[in-house]
Amino acid sequence: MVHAIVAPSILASDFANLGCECHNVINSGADWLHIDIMDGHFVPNMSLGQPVVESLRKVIGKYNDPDAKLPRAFFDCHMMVSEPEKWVEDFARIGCDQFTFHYEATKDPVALVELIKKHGMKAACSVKPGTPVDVLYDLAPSLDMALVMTVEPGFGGQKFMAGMMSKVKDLRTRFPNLNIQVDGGLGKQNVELAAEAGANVIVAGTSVFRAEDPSDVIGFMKTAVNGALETKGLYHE
Ligand SMILES: O=C(CO)[C@@H](O)[C@H](O)COP(=O)(O)O
Repeated sequence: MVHAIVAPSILASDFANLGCECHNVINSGADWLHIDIMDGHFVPNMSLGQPVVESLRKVIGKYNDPDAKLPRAFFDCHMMVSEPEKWVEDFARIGCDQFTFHYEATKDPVALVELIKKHGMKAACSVKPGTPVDVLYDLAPSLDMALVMTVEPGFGGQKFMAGMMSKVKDLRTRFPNLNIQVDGGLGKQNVELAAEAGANVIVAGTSVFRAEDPSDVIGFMKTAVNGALETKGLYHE
């Protein structure tokens, strides 16, 4: 059983004011922060690395720490990097809660999931638009989340690929209790499509960080996702 989770992608934030920007979306209802790590090799762009994530963790409490005096959030780190294995230890140390690697970036996804869990993080696996979803079937029972990319990874602000919804539907039918994330080009105009397909974790960069009222966008997304889950009999808080 799953529920709506909205994860604003900090790639669309004003990096000069990153801490304040993140506090603002958390106070507007964001559950997770989606942190895009790009190495300029797996994808044709660079974003930020562990020093920035470590600094951010100092101003954002752990999601499961009831005593935290700071706004709290789950750090959902999307590793768009070659050789993701190399970064598991570091990201665990700096406070990453979930480590999402790309299926296309590793030779041994099973071993990588084990390594991520051994380091106390949740494990997730992502597929690019050109990768068939069936590569995830065997792995899914050991995953905390599957990520179906709805743009080519590398840049924010791209157009949502509605054709990816067949992958989401397929996964939701096979794995009713799995967190299924969609990422790229999502906003109020297409979140219902993703929700109907069965996605419950919505990454939204531009549509949240550049919104006049982020709480309106986040609230709309949660209502759409939870409504669709209820219709399918899958909603659970
Ligand atoms: O991983 C990526 C891009 O590679 C995404 O997380 C984008 O950053 C989402 O941004 P918007 O499309 O919502 O602006």
